[in-house]
Amino acid sequence: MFDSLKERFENIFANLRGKGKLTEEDINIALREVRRALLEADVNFKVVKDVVEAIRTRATGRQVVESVTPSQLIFTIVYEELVRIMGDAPVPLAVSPKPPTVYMMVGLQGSGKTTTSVKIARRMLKGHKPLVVACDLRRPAAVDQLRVLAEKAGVPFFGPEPGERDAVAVAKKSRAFAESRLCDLIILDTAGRLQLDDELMCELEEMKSASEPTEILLVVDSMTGQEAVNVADAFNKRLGLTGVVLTKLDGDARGGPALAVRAAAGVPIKLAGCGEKTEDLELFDARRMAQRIIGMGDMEGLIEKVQSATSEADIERMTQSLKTNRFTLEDMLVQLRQIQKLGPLEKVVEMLPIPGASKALKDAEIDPKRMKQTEAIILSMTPKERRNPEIIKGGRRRRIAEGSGTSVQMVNQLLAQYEQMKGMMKTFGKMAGGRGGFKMPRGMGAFMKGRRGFFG
Ligand SMILES: Nc1nc2c(ncn2[C@@H]2O[C@H](COP(=O)(O)OP(=O)(O)OP(=O)(O)O)[C@@H](O)[C@H]2O)c(=O)[nH]1
Repeated sequence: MFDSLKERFENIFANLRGKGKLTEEDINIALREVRRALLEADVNFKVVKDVVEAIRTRATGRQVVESVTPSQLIFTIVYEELVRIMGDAPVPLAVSPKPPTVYMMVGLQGSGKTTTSVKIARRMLKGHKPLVVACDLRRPAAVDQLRVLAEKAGVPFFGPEPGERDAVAVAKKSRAFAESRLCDLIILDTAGRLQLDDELMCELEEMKSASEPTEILLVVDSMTGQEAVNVADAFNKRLGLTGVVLTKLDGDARGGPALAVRAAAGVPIKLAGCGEKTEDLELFDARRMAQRIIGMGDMEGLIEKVQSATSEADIERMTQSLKTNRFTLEDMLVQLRQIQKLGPLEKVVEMLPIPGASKALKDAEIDPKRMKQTEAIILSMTPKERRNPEIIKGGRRRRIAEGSGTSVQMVNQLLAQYEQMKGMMKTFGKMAGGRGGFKMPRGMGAFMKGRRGFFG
């Protein structure tokens, strides 16, 4: 995500590095580059102008204090300005004091409304009983798509009767249905169009007055570029938006909508979609986004991700094994399962402030087949063997290979892998501070798709 923008900013700051004093000429050159980088990332030119002027005002005439280098000063100002245009603090979704809370999802066709409706419902399952409602009667498959996604996520669904053509009527009926099922949160998935369309806007206006939504959320595909600004502006004028959800931030988004949509519509970006699965939804946090854009890494994001993938029992177990300095094969299995839960390593490592990290791990993904074999091997050991791998010699290795449907060679490789993982904590520590960028930790390749490894 935002790779080219990140690279441009890295270059700008690298050029300033080493300068003892900031001249007007340095600022001009840096600002010209900032302007070019933002325009190339599809940020609306008005927004670019604003940001560049704000940076100029703040940077010019500033005494460079001894502890701050010119590059750090510009870096900080650019960061703060990016945060400012994307919105300072995260804004959570509003909940009506008088149930039901109603969220109306609007946006262009294919922006991700249906997927996001279920993502939000899933997120709100903690503390609420949500209902998703299919009000997209224009695309025949849309109702089924919502039903299937809702079923998978364990969220109640309400849709039109066969032959029903009136989306507003469906939205109205959903209220009684929600009441009968004790649902306190209704999410209306509305129809989209390829472009702005008056007929659709009229339908949405009618739905708004019939269902009195707590939030009207515009779903914007972050790959749409400049058009996102016009879309946000048009929807806001007709419907009065309360928030924006940016989707597909996991793709090759250039950053434009993230940086311009808030300024265009004047409403906060509340959520960020970062994958196709229904759990891939985050609270939008401008600080974290700005950190990613200018290549500072996203430590908070990483910590949150690790925490959500790690159960308390796992944490307790790892703490114990660290305390007693005993890393067993059981611990190794727990760790591998956690890494698998975190998703593609590229996504995880993208959040680390290590130059070249995400490139080094591009497309690296834990191979589920290899994970299964690893699990089978470890589960074919006796508890004593798992805790004392050094006792696993020839005869035991053959038995384990047979029991797990693998080969002695694979068991040997797994034990070698275990030895390497024992030293991994130390390796990770060194990686963050080391010179020459990021290298794949020794042994990790064994679990990656398409890489030569123990089971490859
Ligand atoms: N990678 C990625 N894909 C997403 C994300 N959100 C949605 N998608 C995908 O985008 C496509 C369109 O999403 P939908 O939810 O069907 O979009 P929609 O706005 O409901 O489309 P219409 O009903 O046609 O208006 C689907 O293939 C989704 O899986 C996201 O955050 N990341």
